[in-house]
Amino acid sequence: RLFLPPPSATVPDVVAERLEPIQRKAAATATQAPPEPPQEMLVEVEEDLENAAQDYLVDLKQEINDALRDRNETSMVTILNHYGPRSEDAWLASLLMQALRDLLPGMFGAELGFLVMTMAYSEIRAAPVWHALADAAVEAALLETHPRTITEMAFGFAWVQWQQPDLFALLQVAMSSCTKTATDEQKRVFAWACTRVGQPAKTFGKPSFKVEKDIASKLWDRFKGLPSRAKEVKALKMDPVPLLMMPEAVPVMHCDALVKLANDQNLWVQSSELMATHLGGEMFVSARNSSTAVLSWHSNPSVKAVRSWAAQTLDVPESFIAPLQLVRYTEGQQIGSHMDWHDERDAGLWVFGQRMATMLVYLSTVPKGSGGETHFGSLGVSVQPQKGSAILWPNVNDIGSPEKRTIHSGRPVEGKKVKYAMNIWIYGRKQPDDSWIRWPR
Ligand SMILES: O=C(O)CCC(=O)C(=O)O
Ligand SMILES: [Fe+2]
Repeated sequence: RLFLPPPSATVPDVVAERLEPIQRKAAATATQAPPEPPQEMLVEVEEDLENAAQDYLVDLKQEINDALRDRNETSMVTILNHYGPRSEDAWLASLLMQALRDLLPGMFGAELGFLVMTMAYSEIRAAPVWHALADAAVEAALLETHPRTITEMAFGFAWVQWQQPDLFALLQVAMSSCTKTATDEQKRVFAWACTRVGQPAKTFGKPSFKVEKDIASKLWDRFKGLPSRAKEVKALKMDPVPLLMMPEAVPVMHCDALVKLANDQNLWVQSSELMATHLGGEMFVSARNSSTAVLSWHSNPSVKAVRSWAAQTLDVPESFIAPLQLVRYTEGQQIGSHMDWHDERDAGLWVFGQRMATMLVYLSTVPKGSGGETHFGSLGVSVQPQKGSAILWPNVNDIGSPEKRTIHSGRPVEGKKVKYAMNIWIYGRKQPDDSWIRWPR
């Protein structure tokens, strides 16, 4: 025996005498079951709960129907976010599931397309919901010949990566029967969706990774002419490719406001990625370990000011400019050598086209000797980040093909400095309307 038994408790007699009736009473009540509530009362409570849930379901179905009828995206997204699988209460999600099961069989294609798209907006990724939607969509696609509906369905399923082969095969059949009435944007969105789920639509072939010749040559003329037209523009290089510099282009107030916007909205995403870019059998690989933040807030005054300045500088429509992208590098972080154009296999080419020029604005200063330079290897130019100054260059040549000579990197930042920069990407065509579809970037 390793342990000694505990000493038996000895209680003085007087205390024991007074304790005894209390202990007896306690022992008696301990074995007693709690009193049963009267049977009728329980049934009533259960019925009340069931009625409440039924009422809730009826209201929910009514709300969904109203939102579908009016194509009210805001209202639909609000409903979905409240009841969706990410909501706090699991039973709300099961209520939504029940409502959809009841409603789906009676839905027309147009309603279903809208529902699928808003589901995608709400980032609802729960498999049972998409299963039910896909089953309904397969049926609808057999009857549907409205390109917008088919496009919205394809968009929604592609957004959540729902790769059901029979679904996309059917959507493609449905689309091929109405390509004549489809708008250019609908065709592009549809082709994007099919490419994204790995089932490229044969009807549409491959997307072009070039920029239209006229647009590219006009851009090159602008680049070549800028330094003599505006004294605030310096040429760091003219031959063989223009690389321009605009010191103090963006007021410090805007630089700070943009970084603050990204901080306040928690937009920073750590990007530790290997980027591989394919072009005509060649592959370019580069690594980045910085953070990025995409600013889709077009109504923010600083965002607005910067977008309009960029469009004026390069004489392009503002609609050619992608949402601004901020980059942040802390000690040791960098981006390897790369070109800014999209890979020729990138699904995004269908909807965005190609990035034809870059304007890079520095939002903080990194002193000489602390790294962080933007380095153009084949042009032999290095630029030290100076808050508010911008550099700009084309990513395609003067006939619109991807340009390799503007290959560049962001050198590692040394010491405690933080480098902030902003990519303003100018595309060769109008960007899709954000009010219809929020695009992943
Ligand atoms: O940070 C830099 O200096 C370059 C950034 C860049 O090239 C990019 O984000 O594509
Ligand atoms: Fe770049």
